[in-house]
Amino acid sequence: MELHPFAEIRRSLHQIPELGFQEYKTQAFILNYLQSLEQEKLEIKLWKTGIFVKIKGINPVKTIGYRADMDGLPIKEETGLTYSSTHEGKMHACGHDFHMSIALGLISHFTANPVNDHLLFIFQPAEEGPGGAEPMLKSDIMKEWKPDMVMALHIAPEYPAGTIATKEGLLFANTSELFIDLKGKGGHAARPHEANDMIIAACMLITQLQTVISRNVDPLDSAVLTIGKLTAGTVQNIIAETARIEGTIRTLSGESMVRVKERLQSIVSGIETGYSCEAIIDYGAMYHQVYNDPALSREFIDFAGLQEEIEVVECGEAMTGEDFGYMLKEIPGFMFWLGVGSDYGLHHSKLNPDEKAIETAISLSASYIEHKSS
Ligand SMILES: CC(=O)N[C@@H](CCC[C@H](N)C(=O)O)C(=O)O
Repeated sequence: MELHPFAEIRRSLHQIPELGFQEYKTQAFILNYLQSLEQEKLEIKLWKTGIFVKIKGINPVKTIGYRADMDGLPIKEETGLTYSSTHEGKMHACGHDFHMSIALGLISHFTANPVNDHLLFIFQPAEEGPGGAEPMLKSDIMKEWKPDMVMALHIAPEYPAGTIATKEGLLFANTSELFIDLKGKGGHAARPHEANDMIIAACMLITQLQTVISRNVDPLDSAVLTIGKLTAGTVQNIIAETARIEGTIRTLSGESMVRVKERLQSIVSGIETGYSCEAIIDYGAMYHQVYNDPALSREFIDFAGLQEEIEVVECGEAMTGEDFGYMLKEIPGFMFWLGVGSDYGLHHSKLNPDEKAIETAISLSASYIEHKSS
């Protein structure tokens, strides 16, 4: 069977994953593709490693925005696919290759079939961190081209291709990165009484942090605290002088985020006293919750429900984060999950999304945009 042209584009993008604000090859690839299209209605502006693409409407009364994120993750791909990542240790393991190829499919469709309204496609870097949406939103280009509504999708391995899922209101959590540096006193492995071992302090701290969600957050107000990385020490017979803990906090409410951080601060202070060490907490990037405009998301759910061969699920909230939340804070719009049925989930080295979903997403989004712009 012949490969869908935007699945082919997805495979090319899949081979060149780049981390946040390093999406140079990705940006060049997209620009190169855009140059192959009819230019008459297109206006293109670069922002760092991102791209704004405006398609001028025939009889515009508003601008409809569509956002696709661009960055990959620091994961060594293990899918064994012929079109696996060529960038060692990096992978499109969160579907941003899908998101970009779907956006290109829409741009290709609308350059050939322009609608009344202006369309603004936003290729946004650094979604995984440190966050491109907020600074892009504040850019002069966005001020000039600010859309009246904005939409985006995210692949969902847990639903089969042909399914979309979303809800009115809160969809994704508030997030905050978490970095804690511990400094104690190193020493000889045989003389622990002269040292302050930061491996022990880090292990105690991580264990105590597990009580924050279970004991300090209202169980009806979901929250997550995940430690994804721990680094400490140099060699097996030296007591570790430093340790670094890296994680992320997710909460559905803003109040719980404040509460989690307060408890975390007290626990870290206790570790400093108990293990005679210094601790520095850095909250890195924080993302605003993804809150779907109730009226627009309802309209989209009802619209999608009328499309043949699309299964619509009205889902619950997820503890994922998305800096698209910043765009939705200022511009009415919504995000939806796109089913891609993979046995392995997001952020897994064997994630293998079903490319059939690319066609589903292009056709659904194109029909919806045509409907909104008629
Ligand atoms: C959709 C998705 O997976 N997004 C990421 C966003 C990460 C934000 C930040 N780096 C953090 O870890 O808090 C996610 O992990 O949910």
